[in-house]
Amino acid sequence: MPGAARPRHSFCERSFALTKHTVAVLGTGKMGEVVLAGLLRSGWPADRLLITARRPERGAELSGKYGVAVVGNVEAAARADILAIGVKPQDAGKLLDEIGPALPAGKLVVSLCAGLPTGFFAARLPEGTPVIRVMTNTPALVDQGMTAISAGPHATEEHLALAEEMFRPVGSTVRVPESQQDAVTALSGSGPAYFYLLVEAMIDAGVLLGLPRPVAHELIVQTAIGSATMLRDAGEHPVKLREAVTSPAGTTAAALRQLEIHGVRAAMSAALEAARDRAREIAAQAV
Ligand SMILES: NC(=O)C1=CN([C@@H]2O[C@H](COP(=O)(O)OP(=O)(O)OC[C@H]3O[C@@H](n4cnc5c(N)ncnc54)[C@H](O)[C@@H]3O)[C@@H](O)[C@H]2O)C=CC1
Ligand SMILES: O=C(O)[C@@H]1CCC=N1
Repeated sequence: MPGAARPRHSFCERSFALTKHTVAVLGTGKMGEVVLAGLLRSGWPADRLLITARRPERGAELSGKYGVAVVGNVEAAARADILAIGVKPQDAGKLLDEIGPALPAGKLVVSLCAGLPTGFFAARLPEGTPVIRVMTNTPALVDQGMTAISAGPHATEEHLALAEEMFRPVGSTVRVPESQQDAVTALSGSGPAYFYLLVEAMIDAGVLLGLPRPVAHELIVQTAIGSATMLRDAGEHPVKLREAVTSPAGTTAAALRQLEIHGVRAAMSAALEAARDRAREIAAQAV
């Protein structure tokens, strides 16, 4: 994923508690890179960042792009103060087996993994290791992310504040009880994909109506941006915003009727339940 290392704040502008700490991103695929690029954009010094990568060519690519050091997992765990776990949930157990036994005291572990409870990490790490679970999303790449943060075992207010400091520069943050994280994953973690699917379907429908694809694309993308900005800034409930578009016996009412007939609400509810259930299943299957 792209994400240029463009400082957004000067170093002294931010009240860094954190930059005295070194962060290691263990597993730098899509989300690991999003986190790495976000920290750099927010002014995090590159010499306080480490990354690990399973594939050497991926490590070389990111090192060249961002100027950060690539190290092994055990070295990252030894040198960094904060370990951001960016591997797939299915790969987390193996990673923890590798770093767990030698993990020095005092490290903060921040898991990005969907589904995995903090207890999964605590059980594989030395007693007393603080663990935080976050669920962020890909719009963090453009500083419009949504990150939900939960304290796990041994995580204090200070640890939560550190996690907030990591993710606030790339969007909004909210604290939630860990029991809500699977629902959060279904809503905002996976949420961007639902919007992209909707946009794709609307563009295809525009083409069916005879519009050139680039025109349909521009119409829908700008309509999505405008609607999202209204949702955030207009101070109105979505129902009110929808009513304002819907003229009596007009075009919008005709379209909304079809969306209801085709079960859009029921589909959304079933989809989010499936995502929540899949998060639980991932946790149950993790070894
Ligand atoms: N993609 C998304 O939108 C979101 C993903 N997440 C979570 O973020 C995590 C990463 O997801 P993605 O970035 O999408 O997956 P990804 O597959 O793009 O990245 C995972 C990376 O971890 C590396 N890796 C695996 N085992 C490793 C090891 N032992 N040492 C070093 N590197 C290792 C892989 O080579 C890969 O580059 C997952 O746990 C996922 O649940 C959370 C929120 C959103
Ligand atoms: O699809 C997934 O499992 C990950 C977690 C949330 C978004 N992507």
